[in-house]
Order: sequence, then structure tokens, then C-alpha cells
Amino acid sequence: MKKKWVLATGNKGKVQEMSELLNSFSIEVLPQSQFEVSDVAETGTTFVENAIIKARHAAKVTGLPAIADDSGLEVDFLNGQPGIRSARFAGENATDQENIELLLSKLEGIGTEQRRARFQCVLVYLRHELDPTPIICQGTWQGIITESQQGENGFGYDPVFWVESEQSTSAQLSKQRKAELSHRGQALGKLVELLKKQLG
Ligand SMILES: O=P(O)(O)OP(=O)(O)OP(=O)(O)OC[C@H]1O[C@@H](n2cnc3c(O)ncnc32)[C@H](O)[C@@H]1O
Ligand SMILES: [Mg+2]
Repeated sequence: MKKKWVLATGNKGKVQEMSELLNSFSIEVLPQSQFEVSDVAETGTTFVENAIIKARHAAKVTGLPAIADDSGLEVDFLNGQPGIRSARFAGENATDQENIELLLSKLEGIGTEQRRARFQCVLVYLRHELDPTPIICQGTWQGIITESQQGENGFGYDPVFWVESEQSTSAQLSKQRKAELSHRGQALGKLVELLKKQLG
């Protein structure tokens, strides 16, 4: 029987982006919704702290190894905001749409240079709740915040994240292309390499 791990996220977009690659191992990586893991308060001040908090919580509740993602958008004009607060930029239970609208309103009249931004992603793997040596991987993706929304793919801020090399927003990229370029794709690639070594 395949071993099971838990993917410690409540975000369906992340589950989509991470499941396929992670499940190419001899391990089944299942989203935390299948184990009734509740969302946990993200009380850290860094992506890495929050990723550990989420992975540890899921490992504790399920008794299984856990992988978590903490990610967000840093905008130059906003001195790196919304950062770790990206999911809650427009309030605790804000929708993607509300967060995007708040971001565009804060950048009204601001030129391209100051609209530069980057997505950050930190992935954490814990073998168990009290694992003292988590595996930690990071990825960064540069872009520019557009003035209006374009594209239907992805989630979060993808419709306003302009990727210069592709001359499109992240929401106009295919799933495959986003995975090749994105912060999460980069972090995941590194994690998979390290896991392969660890699993032999
Ligand atoms: O905490 P979990 O349950 O994993 O789900 P979440 O959506 O709350 O995730 P985070 O706390 O890590 O917040 C990350 C936010 O940053 C944004 N974000 C992260 N990666 C993104 C991506 O690939 N495309 C667009 N927006 C992204 C998006 O708004 C996310 O909600
Ligand atoms: Mg969150």
C-alpha cells in the first residue's frame, strides 16, 4: 500500500499546482481537507515560520508527514506589502477579487518601475510533528502589477501579475508554463530533488 502524506493547505489552487508532481513518488500526497484538518492561525512574521506552523499542525492532527506552502506577493511601491498577509490583504476572509481590487486601488497612478513585484514561496516538509530538521525550499518570481485584470487561470493575484518574458499575466499562462516559471514551481522542483535523495 502507498504511504500517505498530507498537503497542509486549504487553497485549492495550490493543491492543483502541487499534487501532480508530488504524487509522482511512491507516496500519496493528500490535501488536508481529506483529513478534516482545520485552518491554523498564521502567526509567524516570515513565510518560513508560517509554513512550519501549517505543516506542524497538519502533521499533529493526522500523524502523517506533512508538506506546507506559505507564499505571497511583495510590491515595491508598498515596501514589500502585502507579503505574508497576501491572503488577508483586504481583511481576514477576503476573496481573491477583493484583494486584487485593494491592490489596484493602492497603485492607482503609480508608474511601471514602482509597480515591480515578486511572488515568494517557501515550502516545508516535516517527517512528523516534532521533526527538528524540516526540509525548507524557496522560490521567487519577478513581475509587474498591471492596471487591470487579464486571464482566467490560476488563483490569487495571477490576473494582475505581468510576466515580462511571456508578455502576459500569470493568469494567461497554461498550468504547465506557470509551473515551469513560478515561485511555487521553483520551490517544488528543489523539494522534489531533496526528497528523492532522502527517500533513496
Ligand atoms: O494558507 P493556505 O491554506 O496554504 O492557503 P492561503 O491561500 O491562505 O495561502 P497563504 O497563507 O500562503 O497566502 C498566500 C496568498 O498569496 C497569494 N499567492 C500565493 N501564490 C500565488 C500564486 O501562485 N498566484 C497568485 N497568487 C498567489 C494568494 O493571494 C494567496 O492566498
Ligand atoms: Mg493562509
